[in-house]
Amino acid sequence: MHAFSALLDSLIYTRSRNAKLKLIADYLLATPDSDRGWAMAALTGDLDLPGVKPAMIRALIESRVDPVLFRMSRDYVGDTAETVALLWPEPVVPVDPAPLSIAQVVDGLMHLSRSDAPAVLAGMLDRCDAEERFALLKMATGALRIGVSARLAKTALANAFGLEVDAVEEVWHGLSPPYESLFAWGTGAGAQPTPADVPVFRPFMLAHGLEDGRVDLADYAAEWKWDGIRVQIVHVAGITRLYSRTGDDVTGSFPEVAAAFSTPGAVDGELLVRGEHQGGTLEDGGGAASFNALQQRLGRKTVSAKMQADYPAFVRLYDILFDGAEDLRELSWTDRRRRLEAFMPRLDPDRFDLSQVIEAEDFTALEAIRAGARDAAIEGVMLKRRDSPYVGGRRVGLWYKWKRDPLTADCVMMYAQRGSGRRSSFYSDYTFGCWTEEGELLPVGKAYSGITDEELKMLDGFVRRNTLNRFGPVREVEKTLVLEIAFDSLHESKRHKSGVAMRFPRIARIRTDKPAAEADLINTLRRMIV
Ligand SMILES: Nc1ncnc2c1ncn2[C@@H]1O[C@H](COP(=O)(O)OP(=O)(O)OP(=O)(O)O)[C@@H](O)[C@H]1O
Repeated sequence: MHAFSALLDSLIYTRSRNAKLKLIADYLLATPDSDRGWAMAALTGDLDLPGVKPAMIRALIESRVDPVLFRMSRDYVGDTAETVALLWPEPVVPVDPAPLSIAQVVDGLMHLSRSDAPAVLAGMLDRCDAEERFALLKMATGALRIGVSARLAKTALANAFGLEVDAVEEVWHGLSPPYESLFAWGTGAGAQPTPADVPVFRPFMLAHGLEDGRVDLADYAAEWKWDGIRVQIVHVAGITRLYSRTGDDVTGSFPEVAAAFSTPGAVDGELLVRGEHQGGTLEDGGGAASFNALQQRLGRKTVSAKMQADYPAFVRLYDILFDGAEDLRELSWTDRRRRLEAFMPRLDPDRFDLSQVIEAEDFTALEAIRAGARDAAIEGVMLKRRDSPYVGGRRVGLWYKWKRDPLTADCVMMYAQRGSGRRSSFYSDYTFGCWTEEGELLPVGKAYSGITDEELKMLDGFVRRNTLNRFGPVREVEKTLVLEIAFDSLHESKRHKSGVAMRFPRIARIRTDKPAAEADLINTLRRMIV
């Protein structure tokens, strides 16, 4: 636990992405199995510890810490794990001096029962110093929340062993902690693990903005850019899984979609909600509601039958990665499209339709079609290189997105402050930032409007749970939440370190589906300066 707790401590005080990558990679190289596997599970949020309930933590606190002192300190510190770690008294009776391994801690946490939980946890805490106590309690109370995304931890692992991060990502979901076969592959002691019988996630192919102008439609196919959420649906060995943009398993949120997909293969598309009132102007079935309707379905672990009936989900497919066990990713877009069209009749038409290719004579004609699109679920146009294979990540020149309203940016929340009037009890004013090329986050603006009361409560909760520091009325938060900000125009600014200032910024969307590391670069914003 000692090395792991030192790692967490360093990560908390490290801003730069590269420095974080190095810290984690060095730790993984210096730590033996199975501790490094458990550490990876903790860092990626994949440490599933069913045994630890909040009531157990409460009983633990009551057993050794003065509850009044705890409450006062917690209000000040803002984090349960940190508060208990600080207030935990020295053991009265000498304890086993042998250091605890992470594997021992995980084993202890995995098998807690209601009655013995306080004693077992206290026994472990007595063998820890303050830093180790913090790490142990962070693991026990859920997510670490130390500003490290799952993607960053996997990238560090890939760097440590000279692997491709997408190759790590690909096998990751088929493996479970402590990932012995993954480390064996990394150290050369074993072959690359195969995800043959597991419906694993494959990294999504992503797009660049169409910055300067035009492409030749002889080389690029045009499709509508639907305003839904990206999903990958995989069916293997009788199991169907839905994965989100970040590779999270969201099958539980859309059970009707998973139930309707029982053909072996893996497809890529946009999840939408059927809408009878909005849209529906397109020949290809139209009828998708705006993003607001979809929002009702997001972030739920399970959904009621009423939810499914009121907001029926369906997926508009635009790519195919596997047909059965046949990997199609090396094929060109044109060939994959043909395979996708051949795959469609095997699917339930209530739940799946094919995203139409827009037929336009040339780019000027496409511009006119795009300008005329009225469907509530259309956000712009995608341009896809016809001869390109399906490659995970964002590669220049293969896919472009050409949004209708280009004046939005994905930013990361950095600071929050209480509002005024009706909002004075909520953290409702947010300062957000974008990345420099060196991986530093610099503030680019401040916004407090554009969200519903429900979203305000959610953001307020996020701020309270993820406070890193307090400066008077301002709270600095973990840099993990992406906010899509809309603004009227962008100007050069000498007052801001980022060099840019937004006019009338407002929150367009809370992007829980996007990792903070993928928020926009300041250089991207600079191109929008008027
Ligand atoms: N026909 C389509 N083909 C590909 N992607 C589409 C299509 N329709 C909608 N999309 C969405 O557009 C996104 C393409 O942009 P990008 O790859 O940059 O992802 P992103 O960062 O999530 O984008 P954005 O925030 O602009 O939606 C996809 O992730 C997908 O969710």
